[in-house]
Amino acid sequence: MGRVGVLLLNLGGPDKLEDVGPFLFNLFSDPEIIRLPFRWLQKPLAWFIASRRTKTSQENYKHIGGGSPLRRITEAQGEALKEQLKDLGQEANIYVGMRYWHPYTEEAIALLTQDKIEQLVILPLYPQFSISTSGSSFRLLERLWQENPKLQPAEYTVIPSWYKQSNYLQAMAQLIAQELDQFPNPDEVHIFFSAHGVPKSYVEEAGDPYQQEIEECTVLIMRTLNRPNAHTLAYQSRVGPVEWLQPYTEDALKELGAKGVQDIVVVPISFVSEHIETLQEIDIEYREIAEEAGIHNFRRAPAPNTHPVFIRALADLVIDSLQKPSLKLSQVTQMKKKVKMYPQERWEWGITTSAEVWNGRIAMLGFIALIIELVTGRGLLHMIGLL
Ligand SMILES: C=CC1=C(C)c2cc3[nH]c(cc4nc(cc5[nH]c(cc1n2)c(C)c5CCC(=O)O)C(CCC(=O)O)=C4C)c(C)c3C=C
Ligand SMILES: [Fe+2]
Repeated sequence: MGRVGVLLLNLGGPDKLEDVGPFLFNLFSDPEIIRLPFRWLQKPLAWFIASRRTKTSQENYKHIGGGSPLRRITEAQGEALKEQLKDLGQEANIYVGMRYWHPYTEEAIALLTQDKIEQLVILPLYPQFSISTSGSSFRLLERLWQENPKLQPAEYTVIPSWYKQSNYLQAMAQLIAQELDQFPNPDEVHIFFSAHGVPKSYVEEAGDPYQQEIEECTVLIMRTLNRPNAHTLAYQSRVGPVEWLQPYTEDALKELGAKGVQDIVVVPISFVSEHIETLQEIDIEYREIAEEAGIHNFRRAPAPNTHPVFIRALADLVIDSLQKPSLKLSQVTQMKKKVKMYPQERWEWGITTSAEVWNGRIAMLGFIALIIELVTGRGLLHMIGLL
C-alpha cells in the first residue's frame, strides 16, 4: 500500500468576528446552499444576504467567545485519529479540508499533493449525507480534480455517509446515557433529537436522502441506547422564508412543554463537533424557549468531539474503506440516484434555448428589482420578511 492520507471534510467556521462576513459570503455563494436557476445571480445575492446577516451572526459568535471552535476541534479529531490508526497498525497523514473557511479544501489538496499521498480516504465529518454538506464538498473535489488532474492521488475512495457505524452509535448512546443519569429519574426524561434542517425542497424535489438517513440514525441510536425513554426528532437552524424540514425544534419544544414534559436531554444529531449551532443556538436560544414552555430541567448531550469511542469509529471507517473496493466521487452522486446536484443537472426550466432566453429576461428584471430594493429599502423581499 502506498503512502496513505485521510481527508477530513467539514464546513468551517469564522475564527474571529472579522471573518464572519467573508465566511457567510462563501457559504451563500455555494449553489448547493442557495439553489438558484441562474448562476450569475449567485454572487450578488450571496453578498447581499451575507451583508444583511453579518451583524446578527457576529452577535451570536460573541456569545461563544468571538469565533467558531470548529477548526480547533476538527484538528484535534485529526490528531486523535492519526494516533488511533497508528495503534491499529495503519500509518496515515491526516488533512482537514473546510468548505467555507480556513483551512480550505484547496489548501488540504495542495498539502496532500506536496506530501505525495498515493492512497486517499475521503471522510466527511457529517454522519448523514446531504446535498448541502458532504454533497457540496464532493462537488468541489470533483471540480478541483477536473480542473487539474495532477492534484488527484493515484488511488482514492469516498465514504459518503456513516451514520450506521457501530462505534459511532455506541459513542452517541454513551453521551446520551451520561446526561440521562444526571436526573433523579433517568427513564422519565424525554430525549429530544435536534437535527440540522434543510429546505424541504432538497428532499422532495432534489432527492436529498438526508431526512431518511436522519430518521434511521435516530432509530439506531435509540436501539443502541436500549432504554425506555420517550423521544422526539425535530429540525433546527432554519434560514430564510422557505419551508424547511418539520417539525421545527422551537415548535416541538413548545409542544412538549404544553404536554407537561419537564425534563429533557437535547441531542445534536447532525454534528460531531461543538460549534455555534450547539453552543449558541441549542444552549442559549432553545434552552430559553424550553424554559418559557415549562421544561425546567434542560440538559444537552455533548457533541462527540474527541470521545475515544467516536475516534475509534472514524479509525474503523478508514481501515474498512481501505480494505473494500474503492468508491469514486461520481459513483456517490450516481448512487444517490435522483439527487440533483447543482449545476451539473439543471432545473427543468433551464434546459431549452427559449426557456433560457426567458430565464435571462426574468432574471434581469429580478436583479433590477433587487438593486431598487437595496437603494430604497422597499420591495417584495422586505414584504416576505427576507430583508
Ligand atoms: C442557508 C442554508 C443552510 C443550509 C441548507 C445548511 C445546512 C447545514 N449546515 C450544517 C452545519 C453547519 N452549519 C454552519 C453554519 C451555518 N450554516 C448556515 C446555513 C445553512 N446550513 C449559516 C448561515 C451558517 C453560519 C452561522 C449562522 O450565521 O447561523 C456550521 C458552522 C458553525 C460554526 O461554528 O461556525 C456548521 C457545522 C449541516 C449539518 C447542514 C445540513 C445538514
Ligand atoms: Fe449550516
